[in-house]
Amino acid sequence: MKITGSKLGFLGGGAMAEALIAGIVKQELLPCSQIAASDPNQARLSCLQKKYSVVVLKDNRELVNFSDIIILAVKPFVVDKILSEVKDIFKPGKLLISIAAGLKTAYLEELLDAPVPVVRVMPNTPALIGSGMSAVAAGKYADEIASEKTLAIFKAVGKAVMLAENLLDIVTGLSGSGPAYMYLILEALSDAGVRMGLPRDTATLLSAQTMIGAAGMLIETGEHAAVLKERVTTPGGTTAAGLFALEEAGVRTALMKAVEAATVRSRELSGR
Ligand SMILES: NC(=O)C1=CN([C@@H]2O[C@H](COP(=O)(O)OP(=O)(O)OC[C@H]3O[C@@H](n4cnc5c(N)ncnc54)[C@H](O)[C@@H]3O)[C@@H](O)[C@H]2O)C=CC1
Ligand SMILES: O=C(O)[C@@H]1CCC=N1
Repeated sequence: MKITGSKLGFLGGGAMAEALIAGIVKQELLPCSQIAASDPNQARLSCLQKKYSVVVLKDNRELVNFSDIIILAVKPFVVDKILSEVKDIFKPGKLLISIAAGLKTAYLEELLDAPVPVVRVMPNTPALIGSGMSAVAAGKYADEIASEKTLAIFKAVGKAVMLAENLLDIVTGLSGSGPAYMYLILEALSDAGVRMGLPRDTATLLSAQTMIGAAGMLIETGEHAAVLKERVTTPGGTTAAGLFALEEAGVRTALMKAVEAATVRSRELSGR
């Protein structure tokens, strides 16, 4: 699905909006003149204008008027206020894509006056370098074209899958929040290398490239992680010793608890 003629607007120009704008501009999905962002924070607007040459607007109503496709990229707790500000100019011809964690399409549809197509997406920040992971769920007024347009945007900045909406809180807990878990692990691995005597920059490079390589192997070979792990592990060797230390520390359980806690938090946000 091509969205070449569409104007794309971001309500909120923070971290996630910037990751998407950077990815979209880099992939040349749309020209900069067809991308806009609104934010009360002038510093954010100046930054986006300077870095990506997109249209910047102080006023959310101007943003909605400008755009055919609007990405709601503010924190969940300001969504009510913003939609009440713009709902009278939100016509069914426009498409609303929400990336707000935990907010259901039914909840957003209720906040709008008209039967506007709403699609909910959970992206993640690596969209900035074209390596994002997004899951997409359509609301009751969103037809296949709305879903296809949304997929076109998020596939331009990484991988994107359609899912049932009741799974999106789990996606939030896994891939939405996931980059932060990976950074924590990478920071710890880098510290570990330094502790053992490696220079910091070398330790960080080794850690990050190892994570990229391992993840790439998993996707490209299609093998189960356990099979790939087995190929690294020599009986009585170094890896088995390292894996034992990880198991003893409960790393598996810790990661499962992290995803569970974040999923539960996303569900709490949708219970508003
Ligand atoms: N950061 C992440 O990794 C991800 C974030 N999300 C979702 O994206 C949304 C935005 O998150 P972030 O970009 O991290 O937050 P952020 O705090 O970096 O950005 C939010 C932006 O909204 C602006 N804003 C506040 N009030 C506004 C208003 N009345 N009108 C227009 N803009 C307003 C703020 O000035 C700020 O620049 C959240 O709902 C979050 O759940 C989803 C996936 C990943
Ligand atoms: O922490 C959050 O609530 C957002 C949603 C997923 C990533 N960041």
